[in-house]
Amino acid sequence: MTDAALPRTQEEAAAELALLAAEIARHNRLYHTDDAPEIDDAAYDALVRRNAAIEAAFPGQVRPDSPSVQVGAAPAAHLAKVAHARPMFSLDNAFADEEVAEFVQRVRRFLNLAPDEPVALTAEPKIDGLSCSLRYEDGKLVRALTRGDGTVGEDVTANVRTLADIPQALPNDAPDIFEVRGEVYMAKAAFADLNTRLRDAAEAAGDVTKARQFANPRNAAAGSLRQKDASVTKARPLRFLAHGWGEASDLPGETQHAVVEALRGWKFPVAEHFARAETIDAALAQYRAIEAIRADLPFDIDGVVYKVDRLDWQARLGSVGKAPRWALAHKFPAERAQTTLNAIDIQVGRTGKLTPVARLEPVTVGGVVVTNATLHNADEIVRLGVHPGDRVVIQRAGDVIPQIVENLSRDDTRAPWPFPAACPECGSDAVREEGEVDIRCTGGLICPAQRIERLKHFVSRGAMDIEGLGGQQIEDFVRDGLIHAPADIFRLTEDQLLARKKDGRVWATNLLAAIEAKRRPDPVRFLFGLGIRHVGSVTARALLKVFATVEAIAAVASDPERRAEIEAIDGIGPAVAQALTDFFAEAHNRDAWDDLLREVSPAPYVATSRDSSVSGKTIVFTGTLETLSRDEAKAQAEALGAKVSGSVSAKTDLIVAGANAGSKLKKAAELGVAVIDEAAWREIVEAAG
Ligand SMILES: NC(=O)c1ccc[n+]([C@@H]2O[C@H](COP(=O)([O-])OP(=O)(O)OC[C@H]3O[C@@H](n4cnc5c(N)ncnc54)[C@H](O)[C@@H]3O)[C@@H](O)[C@H]2O)c1
Ligand SMILES: [Zn+2]
Repeated sequence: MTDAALPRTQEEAAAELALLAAEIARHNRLYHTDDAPEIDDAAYDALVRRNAAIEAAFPGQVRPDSPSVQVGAAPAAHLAKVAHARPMFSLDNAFADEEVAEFVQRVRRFLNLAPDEPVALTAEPKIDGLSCSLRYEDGKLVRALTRGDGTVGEDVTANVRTLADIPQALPNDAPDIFEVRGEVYMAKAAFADLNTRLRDAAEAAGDVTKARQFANPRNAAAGSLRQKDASVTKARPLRFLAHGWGEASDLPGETQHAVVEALRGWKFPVAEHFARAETIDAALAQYRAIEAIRADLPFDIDGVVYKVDRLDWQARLGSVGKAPRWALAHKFPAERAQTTLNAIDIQVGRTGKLTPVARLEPVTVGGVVVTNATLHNADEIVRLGVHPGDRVVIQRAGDVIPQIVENLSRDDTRAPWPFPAACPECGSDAVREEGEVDIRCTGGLICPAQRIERLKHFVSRGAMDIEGLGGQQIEDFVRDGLIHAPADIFRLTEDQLLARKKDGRVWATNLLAAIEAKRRPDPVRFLFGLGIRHVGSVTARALLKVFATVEAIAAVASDPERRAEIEAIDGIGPAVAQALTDFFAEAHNRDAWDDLLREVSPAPYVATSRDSSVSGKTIVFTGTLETLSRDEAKAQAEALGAKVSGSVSAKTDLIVAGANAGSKLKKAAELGVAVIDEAAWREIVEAAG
């Protein structure tokens, strides 16, 4: 993505920078605040480099909220916010040796040093954890803060007190005020154990879907430290390594090296591979030495940090944007290896998405044996031109699922690998919707891969809302063969229930009464509960407004000739029409539907209206929305009383921009129209209830 051509005009640059700012802010929030990243670090870094490249070419377009000047993400709401006495910075990145030489050149130029004046650096591992500032006053630990957005951190004092690595007090000769800064991290082995424990606990609780596992040790450390309840932190195996300091009334040395050694003397753990390097070559040698032992280190590292050793020079160099001028993170390249692609398997997700998985001849990449790699989707298979038997290059970056980055056996005269046309779990048609990359099973209600999720959705609060019938019970009933499809819920008998629970008479009576109460369900909830793709509650309501009953909708959707009637509805387009037609075209679904309608009779639709913060406004949706179809988004807007328009004009009040929004954002910037991202839109919709 970094290699893509730069924008040609100021407008294009402004538009792309606006999108990048929104996109990077979203990933920062997911990564730093929620500890649940959606993309790997290499993909994230590519976005950041793209942003930097455009800013370098169009300096006039740098935004005040540019990702190049912002550190981390806003503090989490559940922790107290405290301003840092000295800001906590990020680090500039380098990937190539030349960039390290350029860094030293910049330092020389800035300090106006003579060409023969040596610039000594320290070099040490860049630990993949989260930075934490520990404030000692009169020798006592008084406060611990996370980095937060660099200016305001989160108060984690109570949590930090549970870490055995962190001294509660400094020696008597320590300065009155001293902030030790370093990395809270989780060792690799401890991380693996924790994830196993979390999964087991979730399974024991019957809650497989919500099993909260961490993506990597860094997220695990951040999630474990940033707990509201410090006793949770205490149970997590967190460690600490000191690598710097913040406010200090006095310093125990004149070089980086000397102060860090003093920290070691104060009983703070300091990286073992912390060394001073007099020359660039010595620094690079240290980098290679650390890279060579990377896999053997007990914790994850993603590079080496160099710092100008002399503190008087550090003070003169200061910082620019979000990073000090006197430090540099030299990142390790992603780890790669060659192997053979043995097979391509298709996994069916809980939402029916078919995901191809590459089964590999086992190979060691960066100390880890890799047997599977993700292939993402059918397009990726075509793009790589892979077939079973091919030699491929795989890459592991930032400890995420390995990917295939190159096909060494590529031969474009071969036809692409045939992606299955049917779901491997249930045999229903697998279809790809227009404009979508994913291929999905249309078996919805009957697909075993989707069954539990579908049934849980069917009984959930927003859908049929059957009191006393929760996710756990659905799982138990499905596992024990009591229910397969929604209709079975209405055929549960008292005997069946009593056989499951000792002294369960009251429970059985109540549950059966709750089920009985839903024999004439609200039609919107009923239709939404079926979990037909693109048919959320807003779309369900829009359909019912026109067709009045669910039976009428089924009749229209079952007749290809009448498809235009669905597409013609305000706020509903081809995607919804397609999804409905696909659903009813699948014989299994038809059977499940007919069966269900023998048990329940949804009421006809009665119109209601809703008010919201966007009532009466004109909204334009642009770009690719991730969680919503364009049609559903439109329907949502209309349900909230807003008008949706396809083009930006002076009458536009609000733009909701997804990825790759392009020219409309340009226009919006010219007209000064407010732009929000998809997440913000969802919040508006949710707020309106
Ligand atoms: N995957 C995602 O969605 C996503 C989103 C945001 C950020 N990220 C990743 O997070 C990183 C960016 O976050 P960042 O701003 O914290 O930058 P960074 O992690 O690259 O570098 C700055 C941090 O390094 C840490 N550090 C570790 N060892 C150190 C040492 N010896 N000396 C000094 N500092 C040391 C400090 O905590 C410092 O704040 C990138 O690796 C990026 O890929 C990923
Ligand atoms: Zn299926």
